[in-house]
Amino acid sequence: MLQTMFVELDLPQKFNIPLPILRNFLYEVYNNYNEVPFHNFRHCFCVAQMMYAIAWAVDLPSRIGDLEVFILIVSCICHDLDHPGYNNIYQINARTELALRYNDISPLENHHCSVAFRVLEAPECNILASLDNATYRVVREGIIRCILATDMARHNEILGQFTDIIPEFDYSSKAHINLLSMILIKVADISNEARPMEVAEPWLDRLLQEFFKQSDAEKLEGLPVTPFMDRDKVTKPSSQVSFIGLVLLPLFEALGELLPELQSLIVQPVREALEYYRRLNEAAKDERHH
Ligand SMILES: COc1ccc(NC(=O)[C@H](C)Nc2nc3c(cnn3-c3ccccc3C)c(=O)[nH]2)cc1
Ligand SMILES: [Zn+2]
Repeated sequence: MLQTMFVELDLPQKFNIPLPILRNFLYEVYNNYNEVPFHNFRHCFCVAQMMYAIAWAVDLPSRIGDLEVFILIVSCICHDLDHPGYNNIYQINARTELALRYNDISPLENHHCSVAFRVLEAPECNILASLDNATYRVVREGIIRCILATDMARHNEILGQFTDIIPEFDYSSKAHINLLSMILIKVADISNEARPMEVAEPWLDRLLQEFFKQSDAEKLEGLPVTPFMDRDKVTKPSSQVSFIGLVLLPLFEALGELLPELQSLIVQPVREALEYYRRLNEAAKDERHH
């Protein structure tokens, strides 16, 4: 299916990628995701599929060019490679090998990106082999920029810069296009709640499974416990109401302001998800008072 996305977007032709190389690359990527509850291969597939849907809905190639769309699709597929199921806060507090190697600077995202280019080093997986040097440099810089942008610690920084430029967005400005690409991969990365509830709910359960495994480890190792991961504190409706209300909706509305075609595709569903969790939250509160 991932291959179909590439073929549908006509990327193998445009960047003359032989299909066997594309298949080897996708298989090698699949092999480098771990069997963790949330950050597994299926998550990267969902993120790539959402990016693909957005690309079609807004005719992204005609707005930002084929190369930038290629960078986005490859970045989505690789963006959580070899994720251990324990986030940056844990890596830094537990002083893990990754935190040491990357000096606490987005350790996971740096690792995901490094693993991606290690996979691409293998000639039988190198889908960038046919690019000339100048184009390769643009693609490498783009993939690094997009994968590093998925660190949620940078959420406000990136969203703030983007909302500042929306009023006079300039599609001929590389800086503006770069920022739009970072917002697009961020949107695709945390977009589960834009999907039908019967699809979104299981993803939230798997995410909380992963978070609870981390907070259990933090308690065992005497590390600070991340508040929104503590099974004794967090309930699904309350954490989703604040996540969707404070993080997801502002991000989606900003993108929807620049690309109105996305209003009905992903912004409206997120508003409905927020209403759904608000009602659940109210119901839960009523229960407690009786
Ligand atoms: C600013 O950094 C943050 C902010 C919020 C959160 N997560 C949450 O508040 C809770 C657990 N909810 C949540 N978190 C989600 C969702 C989708 N992706 N996602 C997620 C997964 C891994 C890392 C970060 C996030 C936001 C979702 O639907 N809900 C995690 C990191
Ligand atoms: Zn992700």
